[in-house]
Amino acid sequence: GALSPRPPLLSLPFRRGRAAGNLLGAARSASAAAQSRLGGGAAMDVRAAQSGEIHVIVGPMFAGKTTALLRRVQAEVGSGRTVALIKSDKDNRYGLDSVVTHDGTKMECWALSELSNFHEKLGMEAYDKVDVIGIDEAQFFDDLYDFCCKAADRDGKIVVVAGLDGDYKRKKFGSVLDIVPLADSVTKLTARCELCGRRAFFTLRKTQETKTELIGGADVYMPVCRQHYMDGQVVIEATRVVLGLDRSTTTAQALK
Ligand SMILES: Nc1ncnc2c1ncn2[C@@H]1O[C@H](COP(=O)(O)OP(=O)(O)O)[C@@H](O)[C@H]1O
Ligand SMILES: Cc1cn([C@H]2C[C@H](O)[C@@H](COP(=O)(O)O)O2)c(=O)[nH]c1=O
Ligand SMILES: [Zn+2]
Repeated sequence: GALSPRPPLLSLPFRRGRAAGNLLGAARSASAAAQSRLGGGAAMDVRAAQSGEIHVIVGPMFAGKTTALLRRVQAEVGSGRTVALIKSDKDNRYGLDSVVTHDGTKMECWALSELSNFHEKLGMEAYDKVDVIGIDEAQFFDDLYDFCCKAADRDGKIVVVAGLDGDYKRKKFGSVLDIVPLADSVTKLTARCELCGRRAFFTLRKTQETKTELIGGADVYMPVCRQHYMDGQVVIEATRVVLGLDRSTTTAQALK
């Protein structure tokens, strides 16, 4: 969206006890001093040192994480804010220049191997103008924690992060859970269990591969409830032991 000048630093909304009052008073005079150094007119152009925000959206595959991310980012554009969308360049399922939901909704993005490349790719002048940063497939970014800290704490950005909380073994995936202590909000979405239609909290891998990172969609993964996650593990293990299949055979193929 168009670059919108940030509103001037608002007066602090309330005073709490005497000690807090002194703190708030000190903050106000420091801010006034900073603005006065810039001169009257220019002071209105000072980008308010507003604190940023971090919002985290997690859940299994097909839970609607990317859908929720795109909705939030589009809403920010509608409010006149400037947004930038980033995804991992590891996810090449639907091409590298867009974030795409499982329903086919898409939005242009930057595909990066690391988040730290973003400033360089975008250029510092353009980065300064960005108000909102959306990150999809966050489980693939090893530098997620440091990037979110800097973007929200120091640069005042609103950062919206979508990613898997758990991998196919239900272990924490990448650094997604590490940013929970940094977050203003954390939302766990659910999908529908492919086997019974109940709420799905987990992602079952249908194939025998055991590496954590394996790009794929409904061909490799399905969202399941707790009962069918457990049942699925039994079937996959039995398949592996009884038929001694190699890692790429799907359970379905084995059961033919
Ligand atoms: N078993 C399922 N449960 C829920 N949604 C599903 C399922 N299978 C396919 N979908 C579709 O996937 C969409 C969510 O896609 P997306 O937002 O990309 O999810 P995520 O980013 O969490 O993987 C849903 O709106 C729905 O149309
Ligand atoms: C469970 C699990 C998933 N992945 C991969 C598979 C997909 O490419 C993405 C997740 O996509 P979505 O937007 O959440 O649908 O991650 C993986 O590499 N390892 C896993 O254990
Ligand atoms: Zn189920």
